[in-house]
Amino acid sequence: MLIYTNENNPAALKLLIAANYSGTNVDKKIINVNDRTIQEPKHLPYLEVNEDSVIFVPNAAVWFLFPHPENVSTAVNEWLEWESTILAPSLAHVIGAGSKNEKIKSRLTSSFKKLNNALENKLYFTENNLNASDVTIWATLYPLYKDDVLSKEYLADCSNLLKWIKNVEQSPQVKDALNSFAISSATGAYQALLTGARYSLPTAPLPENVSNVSNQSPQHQHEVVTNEELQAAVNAWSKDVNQFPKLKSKPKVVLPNPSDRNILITSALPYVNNVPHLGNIIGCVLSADVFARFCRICNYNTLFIGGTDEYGTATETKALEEGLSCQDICSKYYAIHRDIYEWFNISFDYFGRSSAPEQTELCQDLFLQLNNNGFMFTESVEQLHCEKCNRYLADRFVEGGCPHPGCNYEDARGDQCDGCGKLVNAVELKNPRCKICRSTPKLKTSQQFFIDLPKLEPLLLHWMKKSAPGWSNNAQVIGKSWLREGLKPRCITRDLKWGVPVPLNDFRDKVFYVWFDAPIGYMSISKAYTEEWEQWWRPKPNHEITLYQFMAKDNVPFHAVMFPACLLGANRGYTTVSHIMATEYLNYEDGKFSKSRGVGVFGNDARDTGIPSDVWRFYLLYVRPESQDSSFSWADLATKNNSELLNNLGNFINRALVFAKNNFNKTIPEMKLNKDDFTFLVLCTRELNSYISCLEKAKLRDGIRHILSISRHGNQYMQSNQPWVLLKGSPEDKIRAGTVVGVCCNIACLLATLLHPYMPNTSDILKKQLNVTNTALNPESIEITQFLPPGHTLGEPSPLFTKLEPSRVEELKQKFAGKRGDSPVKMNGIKPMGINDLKVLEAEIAKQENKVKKLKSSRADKKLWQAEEAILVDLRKGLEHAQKSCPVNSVQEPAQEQIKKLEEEVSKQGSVVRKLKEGGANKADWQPEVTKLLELKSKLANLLGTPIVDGQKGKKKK
Ligand SMILES: Nc1ncnc2c1ncn2[C@@H]1O[C@H](COP(=O)(O)OC(=O)[C@@H](N)CCS)[C@@H](O)[C@H]1O
Repeated sequence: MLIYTNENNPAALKLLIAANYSGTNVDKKIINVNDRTIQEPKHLPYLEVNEDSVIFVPNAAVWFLFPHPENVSTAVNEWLEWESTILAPSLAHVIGAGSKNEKIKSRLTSSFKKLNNALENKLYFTENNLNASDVTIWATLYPLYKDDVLSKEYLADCSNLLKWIKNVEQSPQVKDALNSFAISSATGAYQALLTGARYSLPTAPLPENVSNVSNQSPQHQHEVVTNEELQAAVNAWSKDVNQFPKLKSKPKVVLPNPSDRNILITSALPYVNNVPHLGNIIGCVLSADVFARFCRICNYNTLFIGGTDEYGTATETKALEEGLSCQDICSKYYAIHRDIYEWFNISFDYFGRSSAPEQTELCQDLFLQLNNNGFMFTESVEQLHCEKCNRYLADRFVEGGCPHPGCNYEDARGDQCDGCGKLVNAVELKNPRCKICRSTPKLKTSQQFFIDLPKLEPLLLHWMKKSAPGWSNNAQVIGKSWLREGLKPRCITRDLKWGVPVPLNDFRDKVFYVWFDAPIGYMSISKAYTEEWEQWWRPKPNHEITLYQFMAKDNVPFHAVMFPACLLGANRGYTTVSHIMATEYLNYEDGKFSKSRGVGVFGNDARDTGIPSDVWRFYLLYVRPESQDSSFSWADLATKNNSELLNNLGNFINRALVFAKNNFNKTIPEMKLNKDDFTFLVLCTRELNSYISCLEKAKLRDGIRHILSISRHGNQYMQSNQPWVLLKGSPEDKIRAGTVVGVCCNIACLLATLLHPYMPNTSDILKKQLNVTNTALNPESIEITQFLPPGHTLGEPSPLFTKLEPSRVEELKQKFAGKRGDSPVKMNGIKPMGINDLKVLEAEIAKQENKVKKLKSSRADKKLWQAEEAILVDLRKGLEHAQKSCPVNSVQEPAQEQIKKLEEEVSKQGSVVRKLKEGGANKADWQPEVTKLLELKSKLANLLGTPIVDGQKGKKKK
């Protein structure tokens, strides 16, 4: 990493200290600010993380560098924000620029008081240990503290603060930073801070037609804007809003247009072996949705396709576990996935299934084409076969002794040994056992098809050179590394029953491997959407299609190598991917999400918390693992909701609209903008520019930060202009108040548009409050115009966000911590159906019935309702089957009574244990009672079909 800075700048000092604390190796490069030939960057210091990633805001860089726990408190963020908006600018103006402005000077003295009070009886600002807020504030104060005269003038009465400064100065990390980066004098240091903020920007004389009545806020004074930017803001503002492009309405079926930018978007197809977790959601569907929504508001001709990946052993395992057929499992989970994505507002144009008939047709067709073109061959492969089950055993259906020398682990899995952690080849297991029936499988050989990837390598290499520059960084690295290592033939068929059958004699009892068939799902789902699907996938010469595919890193090899190799080998002019947009992994708190162990928050859990889907969307996108793995944290979710959504974004919008309602009768007043107003518009235009440039590259995590920067500027603008004070002043002051409020409402309208991809419900609610409907973006001409002209009537304002109480979040955290661990209701890895599963199925059936009814009565296309009716039939069959396999149906007593009885027994046994423990009984006495309690709980959980909740973890903290 590299820090770019001008000399003597205390903001660079904080980065160096933060890097020392995190043990990160950073170099620094000193920029000569007098060298006018250097155009970029516009601010110093900044941190270059790598070739693609630069952090321009110093406190954001400290945050990035400083090692902090996931659940770091809101207070840290608040201090960082306060330091950058109040403390540093005041010091820069008063000491660096010698400002005599009394307002700023008194702000500075009250800042020192605030700091001193905050340190009363405390070693550090927010926690017991030094953190990012201490580093940031310390580096900014250090030049002042080092200057004897200034220190006496400003800090003489601040004993707590002085003690803290001395204490922090002693730390080796700070000493080391001071040794490597000299701060010469206080005046010089704060001038350097100011220069860094203004670097490379010429001072701006006023444009001729802008009123010079400047009410400039101190915050905006140090944000220098150029003459050209101001003039452009003036021109944009005076444009007729009717010239601005309107949002095009969506056709019934979206097909490519020669005159449009045709964007095809796919989201990876999640397996139906479980409910999707938050990682799956941000990794594919949500990321793709934000991009699709962005494309649509830019009026790009957009088709967004998704669905479920239904074949493969993941489905077979789940079917065995739940005692359902594969088809029933798929229908059950398809409906669950579909409903969760609906709740998350994922705007698929079509959400299909990879087990649809179109899939069989296209998969077999592509295979035959590749076979005809000479890219397939057969070879015999050894596999384990269980005669009792009459099936070849996929890796996850076999276990046995670890074959690795020295490891005597007896329960190694077919793919990996949990004893020594090494990868295992199933056929080498000692004493292998079938996991389903426990009998000993036999080794058998069978012929399988292989795709000849080495033969396709030159084609692929040529294609990748053209295509890869548009991929996310990790996709490029993974794709290229596969090619560098040289491609090997890959087996694409399996001796399984659940899958697309191989369409050749002697092979008809085999199916295609799930990773050969899954990406073909994108085409077959498009085909289920429209007969004209080839217009997207085999486009006419004058129809240019740009394909964006969203997924996480584990999916990259199949989208960067396998699938394109198949499409190129078929040689039929198929659309290949231009942009593989792969995320890293989202983790859960301190570990990984696990579908099989139920660790983490799943789509249905998110829905059940009562937290709105937009807040989930916002947070997942805020922590989107864009360049490295990131973590979901309950505490951070609350922090970001309360600080960014409630205090920043919501506060700005609500203040503006309520003010307009109370003082201007819900009407946009006449506006007479001065330089300060246009400066504010320039700052917002810069953010708008960066927002569009981030979203065009699907850098969704950065994009959301530009929205928040706009409202942050808005809050500062409002605060420094204080329209509530102006309203009580002269007639000119009243016009000024109207101008400020009118400008703020216009920025709220811009925010409504920019929020649409991220928080569609919030965007709709806000549009209603603003009384606007049709808002679009124009990436060709990025400017802020008067969307709401004087006289426009607004709607009724109301708060957009609510506070998330830390106690509620702690409750939720405890609740989901209780989900960890294997469910004890699994028997030999097979989980019987429980009452809750039946309830889920029944609810799905009711929903599906409704859907079919609606489709039929709306006279929808026959194909559409028939597909939905087929799902309904599968779901009903699934329920019938499930009712038979559910343990409550195999006992005499009515289920509810049996459950009630068991619940009473659990409760009684719980008090026995509690009393023994509270009475100070020996462990030997209470231990057997605890065992009894656990057995009872296990029985109950078995009956309900839910995982058992550990007594301690499941309890609320008092
Ligand atoms: N922890 C994770 N963070 C981000 N993204 C993740 C994480 N775990 C998985 N994923 C991505 O989710 C989707 C769906 O994954 P799933 O395992 O259900 O399905 C598949 O990988 C295949 N069926 C895809 C066939 S196209 C996926 O993009 C993961 O990369």
